[in-house]
Amino acid sequence: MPLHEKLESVYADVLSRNPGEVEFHQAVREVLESIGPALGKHPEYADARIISRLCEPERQIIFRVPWEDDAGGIHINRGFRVEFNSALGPFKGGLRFHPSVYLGTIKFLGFEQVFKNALTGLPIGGGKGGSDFDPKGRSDREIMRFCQSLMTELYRHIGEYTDVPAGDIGVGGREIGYLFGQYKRITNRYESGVLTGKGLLYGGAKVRTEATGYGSAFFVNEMLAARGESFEGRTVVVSGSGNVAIYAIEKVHQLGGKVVACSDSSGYIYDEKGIDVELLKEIKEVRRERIEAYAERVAHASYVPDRLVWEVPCEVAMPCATQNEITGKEALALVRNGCIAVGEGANMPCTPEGVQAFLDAGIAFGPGKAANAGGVATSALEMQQNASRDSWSFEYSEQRLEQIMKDIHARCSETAEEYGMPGNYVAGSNISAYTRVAEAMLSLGLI
Ligand SMILES: NC(=O)C1=CN([C@@H]2O[C@H](COP(=O)(O)OP(=O)(O)OC[C@H]3O[C@@H](n4cnc5c(N)ncnc54)[C@H](O)[C@@H]3O)[C@@H](O)[C@H]2O)C=CC1
Ligand SMILES: O=C(O)CCC(=O)C(=O)O
Repeated sequence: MPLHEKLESVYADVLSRNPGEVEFHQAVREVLESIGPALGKHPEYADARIISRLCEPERQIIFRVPWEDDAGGIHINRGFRVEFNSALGPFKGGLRFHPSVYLGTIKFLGFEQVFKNALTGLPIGGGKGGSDFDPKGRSDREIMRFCQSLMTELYRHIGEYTDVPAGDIGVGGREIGYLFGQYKRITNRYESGVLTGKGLLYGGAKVRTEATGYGSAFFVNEMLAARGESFEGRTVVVSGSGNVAIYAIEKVHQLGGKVVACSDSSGYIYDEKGIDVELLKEIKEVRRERIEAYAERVAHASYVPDRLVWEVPCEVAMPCATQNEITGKEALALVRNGCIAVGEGANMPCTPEGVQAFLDAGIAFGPGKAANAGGVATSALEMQQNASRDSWSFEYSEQRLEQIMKDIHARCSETAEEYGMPGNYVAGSNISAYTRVAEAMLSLGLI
């Protein structure tokens, strides 16, 4: 069977085995469209049916999470952990708490995580989990009870050598603390390496909080440098105002750029003088308010409700909120407005049409698997510190992160060159990550 027919048949199989999971289909399709050249060079991968095995998670766990609200009302949510691939190391990936979460969300994220983690060069496999729980408007106590209930089932499936969750949308330091506390209580083990993103007083690593955002900015900086450009004096727009967005903004400012707009799901703020990151942290991390509060406190800033931040002209765009937030329409508007680089801080924030519009326009496009890998890479550094009962300085940890992002950039661009697609980081990241996982899977036998 010709190669393209083999890949089409893998995709048809994924569609029929995973009905209705559209985000998962989208993530698989993107990889299948990239890896043809690698399969052409390595027929042994097709013979061993590596890609078909990669599309089937090693294990999928779905469970009930009952919890009680402050008024005594009983709620039942659904918990998930999809342990996708452990050829390179223990399953590793975050937990997402958001009402839109269903199995297809977790599978798309887990699938992407396998490739992202391979790109870091560190010994971590890929997995993802979460729940359809909506943390919005819930008290601290309610969040704690929910986390405890989730861990009361999840603890059986995770461990420092098995599966190591961390945060994602709706899961930050507070939630990881409650989850770790319950794990410790149930197992009677101070197993620091079972979760990452922990607080600094109980086994957390410096720079993990900042890592995804900082890493994305470092990656974009590398893409710009490869074209003889830099952040200096550039106008930047970031979507979201959560963990990834806040620290992407902070690092872009340190690298000489100016972020003039960021958003949440209700609208965006515009500040022509550049977003005040300390104020943003206060609003989002401490008070947990809506983004609108920024414009209420800064006289020269404005709040634009119910609109997408991509209408603001910029030279660099960094989507750091959620999946499929840049469609072909937004991508074309960005290109028309003079955008020269896009770095995906979020997972799969651009639709296939969005990605194609950027590639067609010849602008630098850094896919999430590469651009946002700094978070999970720093989680792997947290695991290293936990294993050796050590704690590194902020400066050393940040240097490690920067070097890892430079190495990922080099790996993607060298692979793209090698396969005759210079500057195409989509092809470079998919082929490079796929090859690494495929080689490990071949060595481990039929698993
Ligand atoms: N936290 C981490 O270390 C990593 C996160 N990511 C990805 O980065 C993205 C953001 O995650 P976090 O910052 O951790 O989550 P978070 O919960 O801290 O922040 C999410 C932000 O996105 C905004 N948002 C959600 N839906 C939106 C929409 N429809 N329109 C506009 N804004 C929207 C929220 O208002 C919030 O500001 C996600 O795609 C996540 O998978 C990727 C790698 C690592
Ligand atoms: O740090 C981790 O293990 C997870 C990060 C994550 O969920 C991601 O890279 O999307």
